[in-house]
Amino acid sequence: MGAQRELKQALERHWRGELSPAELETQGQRLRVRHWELQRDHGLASVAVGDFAFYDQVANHIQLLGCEPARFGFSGDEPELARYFAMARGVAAAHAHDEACCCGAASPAAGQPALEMTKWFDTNYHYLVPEFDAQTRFRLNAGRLLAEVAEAQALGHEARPVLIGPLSFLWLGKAKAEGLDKLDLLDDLLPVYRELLVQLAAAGVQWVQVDEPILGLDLPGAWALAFERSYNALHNCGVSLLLATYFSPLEDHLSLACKLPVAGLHVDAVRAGHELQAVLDWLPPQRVLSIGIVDGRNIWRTDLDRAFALLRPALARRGGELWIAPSCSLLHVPVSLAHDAALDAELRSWLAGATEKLAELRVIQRALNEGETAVRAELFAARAAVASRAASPRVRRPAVGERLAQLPAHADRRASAFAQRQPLQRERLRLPPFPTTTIGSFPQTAEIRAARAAFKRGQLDQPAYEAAMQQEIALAVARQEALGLDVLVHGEAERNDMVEYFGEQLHGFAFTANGWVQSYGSRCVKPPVLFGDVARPQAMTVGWTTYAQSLTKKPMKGMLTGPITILQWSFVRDDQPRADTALQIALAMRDEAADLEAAGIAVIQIDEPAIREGLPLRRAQQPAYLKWAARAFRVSASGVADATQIHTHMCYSEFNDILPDIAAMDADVITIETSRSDMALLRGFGDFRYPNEIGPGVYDIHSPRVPTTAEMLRLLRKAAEVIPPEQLWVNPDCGLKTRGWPETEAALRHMVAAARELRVR
Ligand SMILES: CN1c2c(nc(N)[nH]c2=O)NC[C@@H]1CNc1ccc(C(=O)N[C@@H](CCC(=O)N[C@@H](CCC(=O)N[C@@H](CCC(=O)O)C(=O)O)C(=O)O)C(=O)O)cc1
Ligand SMILES: N[C@@H](CCS)C(=O)O
Ligand SMILES: [Zn+2]
Repeated sequence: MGAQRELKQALERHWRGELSPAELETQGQRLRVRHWELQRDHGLASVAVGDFAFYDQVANHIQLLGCEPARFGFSGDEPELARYFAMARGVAAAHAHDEACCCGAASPAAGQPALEMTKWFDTNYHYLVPEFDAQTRFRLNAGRLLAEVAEAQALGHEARPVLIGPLSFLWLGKAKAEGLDKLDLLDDLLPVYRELLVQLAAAGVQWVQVDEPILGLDLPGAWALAFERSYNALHNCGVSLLLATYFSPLEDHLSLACKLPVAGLHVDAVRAGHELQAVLDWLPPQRVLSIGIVDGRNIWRTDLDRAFALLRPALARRGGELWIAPSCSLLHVPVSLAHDAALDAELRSWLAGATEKLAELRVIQRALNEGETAVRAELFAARAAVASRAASPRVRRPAVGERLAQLPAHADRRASAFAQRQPLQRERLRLPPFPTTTIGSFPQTAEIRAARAAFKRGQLDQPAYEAAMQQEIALAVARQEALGLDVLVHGEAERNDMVEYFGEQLHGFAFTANGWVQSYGSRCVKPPVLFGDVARPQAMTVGWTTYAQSLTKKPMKGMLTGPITILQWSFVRDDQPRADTALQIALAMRDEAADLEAAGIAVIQIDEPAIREGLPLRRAQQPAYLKWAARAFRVSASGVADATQIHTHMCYSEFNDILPDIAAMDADVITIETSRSDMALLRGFGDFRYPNEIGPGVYDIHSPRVPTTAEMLRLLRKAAEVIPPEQLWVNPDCGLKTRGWPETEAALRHMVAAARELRVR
């Protein structure tokens, strides 16, 4: 994105028609040049090329491999960038082709929704999902990649193109045709990769990095078997292949990964350091071993002594030949934290953004090659920082530990079972059948963000800022009243983000001024830094929620973010188990829920959209995670009386494989993203006989398109086939913060009409 989110600004200006395609390309080139310089200046032997994307690297591969889905109807004459954004963002049905329009006049893609987005492994980054059907054919379209290689070479860099490997690419895509086995496409795909490698060799490239992160998953046998065949086919193309794995241990794929006919293997020694010995045993001596020693997923400064303890024996085993690298792409950490204005000097000294991680690699390299005296000052600073963090009184709050130690065994249980709670809640809330609600956020308008930016800059004082936010809340309440929704929300205007907002108010968290990380496309998040024991100094949401409740007689839903989502979307301390940290957050949120209840709030939603994302990639580790994650949620939700209704909300994931664990969370109501799968997800809930109430999302909030009442009614009736109607709620898929008010109001009007129609029927 760039240190100042330059790419975000450029993209959004381009989409508004304020920046031409050529100007956007220039901005992209500026960023690549800067990031390559950064790599060279920190002594990296080669620079990564092809990891720059205007939206997403998987989407780049869709064009590179010539498999744009036929449904977009591209003729091929449209500019490549216009096709790219059409796939990434979808194309409105009634598209106004003004002068700034860059989608190609009579676009055949009109009315096409964007490619689906889904989470990249266990990260908070979303990639665009390739679509495959029986007609899918691949064709090399390497112009952009080759141009970037030439660009890097012209600047004197050793260019190392980074590709997503053929098997991971197929695995990450979606079969759109019934019965299609994606693996059947491999034979058509491999020659395209081969041709690409030959062209890269001709361009003077020596090393190509081929990422196969799926080697860290439990793969069906046929997929594992396909690796040997694939890499035999990619062998001898004139380049050396570095097969890169990350995020997860190789386990049963370890010997396979070590014997594939490639020139080198990269392993993630942060997530799978325990496997290094086995890799050293298995990897033939003529292969290069690249050890991912610096954590690409977190922002803690590397404990260099721990790194040396791993690297020195490995170096000896490899006869002095070793590559060192970050564990994975640095996409998941901020560009730099070294000068972040919101962090104090002590905290900054504990952290490493992407730039600082490159510097760490350099120090490790020199210490190993030249001896520790060559980098004495750097090692002294690094050791002092690690020691200061370990000993810091800021990290520990004895009262938090004591409270956890004394937590009663029943703290994760509501007083009564759902069957007893439900009538009490019905009596209290008196809602109609098929109650309507929304997920929490309403449009974060430019005015809201500008007011907050002015407040943060000190140009707007606290009373004026609070008055501005109250005005937004009042507007949201009035609009919901007018629409006739049953359970209202305050709209989250005062929140910069559903996680950062809580991180800013809890002890144990620090927040950054500029620690942005890409979430998808141009959208970014600023994950808070969870460095110490978590405690809640005071109520965080009660003032805003009670203000909103004072404006209406309808129930106002309190809105909290759950412990697992806060954990998952923060940079989390690595000096204690994540389960313990989750429980600390859960206690803080439990207190907040109790305060909301004491203030008269009858419905409280505790969002857990990231619960599935936190699932370990290896099946063997999943049950333990699900157990502590569900317990942490229940601890946050179980401090309230039976008559208080607890909602939770989940989105961005497939949930069918964790349904029993979702049920074990025991929320009274779950609202869940389902519209994009045409309610297919609900079948699992029905088959499983999910015991509590459910609000399946009836429209996709990712698009400005306003669905009709009939469309939503159809989805609801489909839902009612599998879920008992008396258990059903009516709501959108997720929050509405990225939408504008006009489409939000129109869609909700149709949604309320659909619920009313259903009641009549
Ligand atoms: C539900 N989602 C979330 C995920 N992770 C989170 N941590 N939070 C989430 O909500 N993961 C899964 C999904 C991902 N979805 C989204 C959706 C939308 C965004 C998004 O819109 N991000 C914003 C940044 C949000 C934010 O922090 N806003 C701040 C700062 C705003 C800002 O940039 N201000 C400008 C000045 C503006 C002005 O002067 O007018 C500045 O500082 O320069 C705020 O509101 O105060 C984005 O813009 O990318 C993310 C994930
Ligand atoms: N309450 C949040 C949930 C997003 S997953 C929102 O509505 O934005
Ligand atoms: Zn959501």
